[in-house]
Amino acid sequence: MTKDHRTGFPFLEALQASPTPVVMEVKRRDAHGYDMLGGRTPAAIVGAYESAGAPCVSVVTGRWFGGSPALLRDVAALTALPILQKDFITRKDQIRTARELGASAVLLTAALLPASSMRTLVTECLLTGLTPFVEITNESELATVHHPEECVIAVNNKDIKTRERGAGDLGRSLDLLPAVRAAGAACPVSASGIDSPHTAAALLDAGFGGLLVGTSLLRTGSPAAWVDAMEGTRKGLAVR
Ligand SMILES: O=C(O)c1ccccc1NCC(=O)[C@H](O)[C@H](O)COP(=O)(O)O
Repeated sequence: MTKDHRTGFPFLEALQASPTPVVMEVKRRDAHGYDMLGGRTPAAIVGAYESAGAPCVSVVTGRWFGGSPALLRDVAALTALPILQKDFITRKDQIRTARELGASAVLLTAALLPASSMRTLVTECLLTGLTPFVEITNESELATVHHPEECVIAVNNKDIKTRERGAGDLGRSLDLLPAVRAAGAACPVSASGIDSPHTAAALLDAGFGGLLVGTSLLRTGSPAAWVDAMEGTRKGLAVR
């Protein structure tokens, strides 16, 4: 598979086409500063994600989580999977840099962006060929999303304003899903705090088109077994 940024939006297309639509994350540290790699190289982690059938990879470049632009560049050199850059994107030049480093999507955090900036950044992403991956935590933030039908809209189960240190509130995802769908989002995603294959299965069964999982996959011995367990429990579950 070769990377082609000239046509389409590979991140969104890969997520929508996948039978196991889990964006699998590479993150050096958790919100408390604890190491997440456990001596593994990014190559080992990305290889395990590819073996598990990941449609896309997320790379946290934000400094709070031990990330850097170099980590994105390194991961992009390791895989042809479309990559989401997770960082605090507030300016147009960061979107161009993301693409140069190998990203196919960038995080736009609605809680941190005024509506005018959201509009500017979504437009810039779409002109640059990157998928805007917009994280929201409530309906007011959802209302700021420009061109929702061309964005991945993700409900963040944690709160960036508390540095994502609390436990995830999966009820938030379930509560906001109807509004995200009504907004016409191309692929509603539930992000953060998804702590088991069982929970992942329940969120997909509830109607999410994708999930973003970091900590649980980085802590498991086998992402492939994690995905198998999710698939094995896809039917008849409820999160609450
Ligand atoms: O949420 C943000 O605004 C953010 C900005 C920059 C870097 C990271 C950011 N959030 C943290 C994450 O993206 C989580 O690592 C990701 O959602 C996975 O969560 P988890 O499965 O709970 O590790």
